[in-house]
Amino acid sequence: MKKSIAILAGDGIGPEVTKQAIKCLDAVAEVFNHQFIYHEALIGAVAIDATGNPFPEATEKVCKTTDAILFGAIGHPKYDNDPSAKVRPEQGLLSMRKKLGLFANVRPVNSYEVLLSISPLKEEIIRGVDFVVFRELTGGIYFGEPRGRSEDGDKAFDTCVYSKHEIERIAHYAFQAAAKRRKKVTLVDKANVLATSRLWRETVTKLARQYPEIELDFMFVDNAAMKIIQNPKHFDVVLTENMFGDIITDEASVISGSLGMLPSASLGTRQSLFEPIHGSYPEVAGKNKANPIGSILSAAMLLEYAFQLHEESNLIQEAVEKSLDKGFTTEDIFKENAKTTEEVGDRIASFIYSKNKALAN
Ligand SMILES: NC(=O)C1=CN([C@@H]2O[C@H](COP(=O)(O)OP(=O)(O)OC[C@H]3O[C@@H](n4cnc5c(N)ncnc54)[C@H](O)[C@@H]3O)[C@@H](O)[C@H]2O)C=CC1
Ligand SMILES: CC(C)CC(=O)C(=O)O
Ligand SMILES: [Mg+2]
Repeated sequence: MKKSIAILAGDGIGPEVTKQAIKCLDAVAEVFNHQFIYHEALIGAVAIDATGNPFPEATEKVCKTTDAILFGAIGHPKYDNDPSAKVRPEQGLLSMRKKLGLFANVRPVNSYEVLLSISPLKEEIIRGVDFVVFRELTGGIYFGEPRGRSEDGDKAFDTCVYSKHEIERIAHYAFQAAAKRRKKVTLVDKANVLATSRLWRETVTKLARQYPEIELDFMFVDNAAMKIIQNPKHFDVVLTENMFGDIITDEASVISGSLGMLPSASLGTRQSLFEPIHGSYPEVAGKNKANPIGSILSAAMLLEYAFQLHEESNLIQEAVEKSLDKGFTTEDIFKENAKTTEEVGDRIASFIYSKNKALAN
């Protein structure tokens, strides 16, 4: 199979972790005789430096003319520490999601037997956790208008807006995913306070009639934030709006062992993009210390969702597990004898290549 992949490495640790994901894609290409052609493009702070625009037109074009997009991370302290900055790296990410119509962000959460002991949560609580969050990605308070400051600067405002259409299209994805899993959807909202959440409940309740085999339950987001820690096995498919999904998935990464572990797929009607859920983690940028597994597993999701290459995707996941089993991890997982970002990427890629040897024998 010959496919083109846009590489938007971005800022901070983005380039380091993305490089490891590409190593794994190259290994898959060799083992299965595929051809992946990479097209690099700028986004975030590096794009502002080069062009003044965090999501330049040239990058948009690359995204629209390739078969899938692999994204690293954006964000830089010089913007985080300057609230007055008018152009910000995060605008590049939001603008890309909106312009490419990437409305469904799929974030799987699971625990790894070998990592149970490093979680601050009790082993019996997290053993066997396996749920997936469907986070709406192009609506809600990150996009609503009006937003800004009053003229005297004393007030600031953001607006949360959702339409039935925006809710329905991601809800269908969530119910379809549940049908292939344990057949349960939990809608996480704040319907006791927010009008948008009440629209979510009403719309999802109606839509659920099309999926009679799926159990639907509702949970307020504050309760959900607690239950994810207290009883994560309650969840199968979580359906939620943009900001709630952003927050509860960073929280849920504690179940897997590190924020550096979680991948995601952002799906739309035409393009699809794959990215670790973490940010640019500037504290370790360029230090070869970041965990590349979230990015590597995002490459696995790319193969699965964008190219329907199931065996190839499974091989990456198996290679990640082998590496974890051997204790071959960055410092966020096992501090003692920690490996570098490059070493972990190399080891996972070598497990993928070893499939070739197994086939030859
Ligand atoms: N999708 C994106 O590109 C995102 C970008 N950001 C941006 O990233 C910058 C930093 O934001 P933070 O809130 O510090 O979030 P962050 O996700 O970059 O880091 C938060 C913490 O998570 C851990 N962590 C994250 N990635 C890791 C990795 N690969 N390996 C090991 N540990 C990891 C570290 O303990 C780190 O201090 C900001 O400019 C923010 O706007 C934040 C979230 C998402
Ligand atoms: C940086 C934000 C715009 C997004 C974010 O935190 C995320 O998508 O996980
Ligand atoms: Mg986030």
